Amino acid sequence: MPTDILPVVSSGASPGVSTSASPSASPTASPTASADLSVTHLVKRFEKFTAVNDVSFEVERGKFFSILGPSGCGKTTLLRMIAGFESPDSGVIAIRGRDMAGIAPNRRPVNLIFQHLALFPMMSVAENVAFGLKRRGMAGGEITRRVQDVLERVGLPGYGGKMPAQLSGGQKQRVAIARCLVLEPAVLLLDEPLGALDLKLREQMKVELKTLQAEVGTTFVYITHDQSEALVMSDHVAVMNAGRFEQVDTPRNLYRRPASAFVAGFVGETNVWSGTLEEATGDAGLVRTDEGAVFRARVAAGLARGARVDMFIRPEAVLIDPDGATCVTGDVTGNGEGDGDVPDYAGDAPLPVRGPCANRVQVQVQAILFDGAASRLLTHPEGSRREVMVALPQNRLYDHIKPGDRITVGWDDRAGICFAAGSGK
Ligand SMILES: Nc1ncnc2c1ncn2[C@@H]1O[C@H](COP(=O)(O)OP(=O)(O)OP(=O)(O)O)[C@@H](O)[C@H]1O
Repeated sequence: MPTDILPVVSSGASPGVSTSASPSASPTASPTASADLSVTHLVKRFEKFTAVNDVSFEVERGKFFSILGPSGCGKTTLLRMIAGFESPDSGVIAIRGRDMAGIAPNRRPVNLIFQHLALFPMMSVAENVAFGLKRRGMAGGEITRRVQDVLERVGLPGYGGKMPAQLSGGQKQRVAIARCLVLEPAVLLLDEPLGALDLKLREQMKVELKTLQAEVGTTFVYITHDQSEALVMSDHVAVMNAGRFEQVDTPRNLYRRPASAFVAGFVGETNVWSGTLEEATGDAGLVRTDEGAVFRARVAAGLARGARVDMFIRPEAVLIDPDGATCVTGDVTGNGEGDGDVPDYAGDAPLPVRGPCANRVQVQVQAILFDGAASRLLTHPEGSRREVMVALPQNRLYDHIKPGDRITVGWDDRAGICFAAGSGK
């Protein structure tokens, strides 16, 4: 169990959601001492519509925490409540242990960065950064010292005299962050700050923001609908759907061990097969797809023989020519490099071993979707119109494959995971 972010999903949780509630899930429990932000049973309604529905979580000091979810799921409403721009209908928001109820936005130890950075165009970089300190009535000498210091921390030493128009998009982003950091907030809230940047700059800024956060050590709470941003930058990610948190976990665990069909479908690319569970023993099952193929897969808790299921399998787990390849079997939950919270392999499960793929199927190649390292084969299983995406490694081994070819693909019995049919919608 992570100590820095508690995957608290309370009574209102969706079916299939991780329910590893921590003691601090109780509204009366005090937040973890090292938590910069603690949110407990937060609810926000707009008339009859519930935008944020019983959300609880904690973020430990110095962590990068993201809230990932589709448009309209309630991310901005949640962030605005933390910043103090919206009042919750119920629930508690505490920052560094202090209840924020009734505290005005400008008195909260948080700062909010929007997609549109709103730097003052007629002010220099230094004047922009100094703005908040001046309003606080700080002495000029101290302001100059702090502005210089923060510009160094964000990698812009000597930029104080420049005007915003003279800066690149990435540099403007860093000035916006410096303008907040100079006020020494406990928590920096970021509302899709990379959304307005072009793709290349966004890719670059993902890495920069992660590095910057690690250097300055301020707690970041970042909202986005872009899974790549959330996965690349965050220590922990909450996946939000229709006002609720479906899962709070490390990026690796979200990807490898989704707790719900929604998470399995929303995080990463995936193939979905509909079928019926023919056997279920513990978390291992046998699925008969609607086309009549039989596959071994992991099974979410609570599913019994005869249940209608959706089986999720990632394109990169599907191997071309499984006779020439081998599958890794066993449950890999983390590699111990910074996850810190999970052992390398789940519980007492044996170490993963290489062996023949348990599942295999003949497919016909419909198209080659070339996209460099993300290249895919679009295939149909024999006798079926179902689309199955298969990763196409660019290692020259598969250069001979062309549309119309019939090939065998296969995957490990633990690579697919089944949830109740339709539960991801
Ligand atoms: N002031 C308001 N009055 C009524 N409904 C609102 C209000 N603010 C938000 N909503 C509704 O609450 C839901 C959640 O909105 P919110 O902006 O929090 O979503 P979001 O996840 O941030 O979406 P996006 O990524 O598109 O910004 C939406 O259905 C929205 O229409």
